[in-house]
Amino acid sequence: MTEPLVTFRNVEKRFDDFVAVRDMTLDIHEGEFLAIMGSSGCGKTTTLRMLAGLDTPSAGEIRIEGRLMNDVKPHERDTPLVWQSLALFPFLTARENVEFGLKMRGVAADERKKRALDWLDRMQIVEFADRNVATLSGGQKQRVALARSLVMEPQMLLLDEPLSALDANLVIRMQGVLTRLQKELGITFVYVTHSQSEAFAMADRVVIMSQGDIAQVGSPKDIYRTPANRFVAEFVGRNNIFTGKTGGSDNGKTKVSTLQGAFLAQTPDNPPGPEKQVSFTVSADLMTLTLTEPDADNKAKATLISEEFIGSVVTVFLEGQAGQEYKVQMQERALAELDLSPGADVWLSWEAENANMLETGS
Ligand SMILES: Nc1ncnc2c1ncn2[C@@H]1O[C@H](COP(=O)(O)OP(=O)(O)OP(=O)(O)O)[C@@H](O)[C@H]1O
Repeated sequence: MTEPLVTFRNVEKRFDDFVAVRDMTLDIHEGEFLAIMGSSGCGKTTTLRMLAGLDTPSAGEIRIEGRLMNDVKPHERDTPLVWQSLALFPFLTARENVEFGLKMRGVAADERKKRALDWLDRMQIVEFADRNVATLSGGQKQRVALARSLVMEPQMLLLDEPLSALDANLVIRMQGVLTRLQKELGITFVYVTHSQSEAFAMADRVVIMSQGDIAQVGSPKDIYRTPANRFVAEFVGRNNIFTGKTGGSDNGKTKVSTLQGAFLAQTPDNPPGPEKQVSFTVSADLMTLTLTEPDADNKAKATLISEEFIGSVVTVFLEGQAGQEYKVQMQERALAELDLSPGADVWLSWEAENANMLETGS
């Protein structure tokens, strides 16, 4: 593999006694769309600010193309790197804002205007080109800021919640526009968001942060299907989490005895060994709900509690015999065919291949 564009090595950021980012080691590859996701205050923006040179690491090393960047000021960096959330100039029009960086680079007026209008058009706000940005809505301003960053065609673009002020329909449209442009232009995107749907829809890899630590890095699919630890399993998606003691392992499967019964789970690369306390997850959409007892290795009886509709998909909440809550995600039409009411007794089953063991101790 080629050298990473960016390396974080054991990077820490402290504000007095408070550790905002702890022992971060991470590679970012050229042309990659990397999303950094996590709940409020977990250190996402601080990570981005250190990459931009707006904050200095308290320990560790950040390198861009091999060069140590810890103490290099933003304007002294020779790597074209654009920070999307720098404030717009309120006294200029949308077009003048987008043209600004090109003007600094000495691009001729006609060419500047053409490129600025083109980018405003791509961001679907060309009709506001001659409006003073102070008169634009939050979402329109965000798109001017994106156009102003992208017009420079930087090697790397740092984006901090760039779609947060847009309504749901526009978010989906802009996600499509941004991912297409990112791949077309080959710009490395480092994209901070607290939105799981945004990160998973757009990114090649997602970094999940928790209280200054990296909880997991992986493709959206890896993180969704095989969360590494309890934090990620609870934070991401609708997972059923089981806890119990390991028994024997056979044929890539390990027996786990839980309060709900004994089940088979996928043996992880680092097998925990027998008599160990472990947890495993099963995604809600990989659980099957039936009226009669299925012929399956992993099955449990449950009682239907409630249903939650999101479009054509429904999440069914159930209670197991040991009082545990289960979640099953299925098509609304398939559920309607079962004709269930709250209090109905049903069976749940799942494949051992879909029972993903978490890191021990998590
Ligand atoms: N300049 C600062 N001085 C003191 N504490 C700070 C400073 N900047 C950030 N912090 C603290 O560091 C932690 C991480 O902040 P950061 O802005 O990186 O979080 P975040 O994950 O981007 O959150 P959000 O999604 O709310 O923007 C927070 O607890 C924050 O209060």
